Amino acid sequence: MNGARPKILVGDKIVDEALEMLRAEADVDVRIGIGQPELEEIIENYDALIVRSIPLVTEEVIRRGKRLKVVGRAGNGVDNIDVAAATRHGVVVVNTPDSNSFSAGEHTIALMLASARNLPQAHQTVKDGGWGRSRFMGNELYGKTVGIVGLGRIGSFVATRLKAFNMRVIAYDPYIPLERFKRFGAERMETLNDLVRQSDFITVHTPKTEETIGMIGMEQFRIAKKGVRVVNCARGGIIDEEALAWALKEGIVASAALDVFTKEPCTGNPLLEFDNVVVTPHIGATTFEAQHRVGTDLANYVLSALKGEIVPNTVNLPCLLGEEIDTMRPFLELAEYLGRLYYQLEKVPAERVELIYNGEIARKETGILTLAFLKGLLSPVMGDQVNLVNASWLAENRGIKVCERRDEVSKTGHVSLISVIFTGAGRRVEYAGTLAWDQSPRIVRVNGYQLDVVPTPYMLFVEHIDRPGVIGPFASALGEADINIAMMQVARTVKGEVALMILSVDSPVDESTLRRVRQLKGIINVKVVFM
Ligand SMILES: NC(=O)C1=CN([C@@H]2O[C@H](COP(=O)(O)OP(=O)(O)OC[C@H]3O[C@@H](n4cnc5c(N)ncnc54)[C@H](O)[C@@H]3O)[C@@H](O)[C@H]2O)C=CC1
Ligand SMILES: O=C(O)CCC(=O)C(=O)O
Repeated sequence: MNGARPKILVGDKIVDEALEMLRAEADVDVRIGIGQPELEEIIENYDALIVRSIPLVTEEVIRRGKRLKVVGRAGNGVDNIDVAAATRHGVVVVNTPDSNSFSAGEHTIALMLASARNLPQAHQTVKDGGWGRSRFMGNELYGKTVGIVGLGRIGSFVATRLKAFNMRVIAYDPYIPLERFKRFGAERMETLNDLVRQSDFITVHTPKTEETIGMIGMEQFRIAKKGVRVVNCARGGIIDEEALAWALKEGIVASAALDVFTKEPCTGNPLLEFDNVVVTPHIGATTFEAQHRVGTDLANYVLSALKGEIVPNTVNLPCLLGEEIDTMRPFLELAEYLGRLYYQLEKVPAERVELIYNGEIARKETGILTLAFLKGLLSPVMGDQVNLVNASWLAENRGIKVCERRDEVSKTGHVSLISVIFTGAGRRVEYAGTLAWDQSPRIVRVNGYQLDVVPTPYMLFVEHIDRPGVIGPFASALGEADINIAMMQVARTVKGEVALMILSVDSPVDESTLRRVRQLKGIINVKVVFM
């Protein structure tokens, strides 16, 4: 954050405690319900933006947010955020998917019961002075079959609660292992239509994606049991609204309970005309408990992300849990160092990069290390526009093919070793690094040379003839220029041929000293490396 207090725009209601946490470290402007044009106009002044399901964080907002580093979603669904655009612009997107699942799950069950027992209609009748009990004949959940589409956080929460109602729980989620179905007492359905055919109740709990938009549509209502009851507490449009209206008219659907709509607020939505449609204004997560968790968790994530730290629940980075972040931190540093070496030592564009994770590190989430490596690789040529979020996209854009290989068996005796092989313009270059006993990064191989070098801010990589009288004059020339050598290592592959000397110096080496040392006898080349 370069010492200055960051500026954060909060575009929707979050709890006061979260605002206080943000204000302790940043200047915060709260604009609840900010409109799209105003957001686009003022976003250039902010380092972070916090939203709920509105406003829309479009590519235009991200493009105009010249200093925007973080978009925080106080909640789970990020369908109002153009995550791909954020990734291209290096903007971190964080959310709090675990913080409101209980509330959304409980609201799903409340909706299911409310619509099965006509609660809102009965309530209104009594309030209006009426009674008329026979109009409110409903259905029990007991003994019925519920079809859960999407067995993630909320779907699984709903599954276990509905088991307690003595329901048969069937679920469709092609992206999770059978073991998860068993854990939550759900029968796995091979196809969505198998689930639809058997369900007395259908509840959807998927994210809104190309694949899930309209996934409960005409085809499904045509094969559904007559009298099926449907619930959508996930995202508007997963149950196709037009098809639902048709199925309600046809009497196929006995009732629908909806917390979410294709367009929100849902004023004028034809589904509101149906007496047997129970609606709430997207309040699945609107509980004191969920909002407290969502707000305070998000405040922590946004502040950490602004400091450049890796936080859990970064939508556009590989997922790391809290404790994994600590284990991975020194490896992230190492991977970035290995990347930084390449364009400072070589003037050949890398066309292909292969990262080999060997030993214990091969068991970890190495995707994030590859991103750190790419950030290091591109930073010397692209500056600070590169970060973990956009590094992969930028590398791909520059035509660099990146592959990863993992081998849990250590081949070199190192507990963990990261090796990188670069190929480009017919050349092959290889570096490797590890962590020392104190978890500090070490570069242990540069092409064929075996070393044990601590990366430091100013380094010189010097190839020279392996014979007496070469190193001494080099060190003296630096001394005469008042440049202190903090560390020096020499490695060779064949006696009397070429050797590599690596020096850490305490201050940058000026151009005239560089010219001088490059001309010394026996020196082949001198490359400056900034870590
Ligand atoms: N109404 C509200 O206020 C709230 C709504 N939500 C919404 O609830 C939904 C579920 O949230 P979580 O359970 O936390 O998400 P999650 O990511 O934990 O679970 C989603 C599940 O859907 C599955 N899935 C994805 N595509 C699928 C497909 N084509 N067919 C079947 N399954 C598929 C995934 O494999 C995953 O297991 C999201 O849309 C989220 O935005 C979440 C919180 C509050
Ligand atoms: O309370 C909100 O902002 C909406 C919650 C929600 O839909 C989500 O977290 O996905």
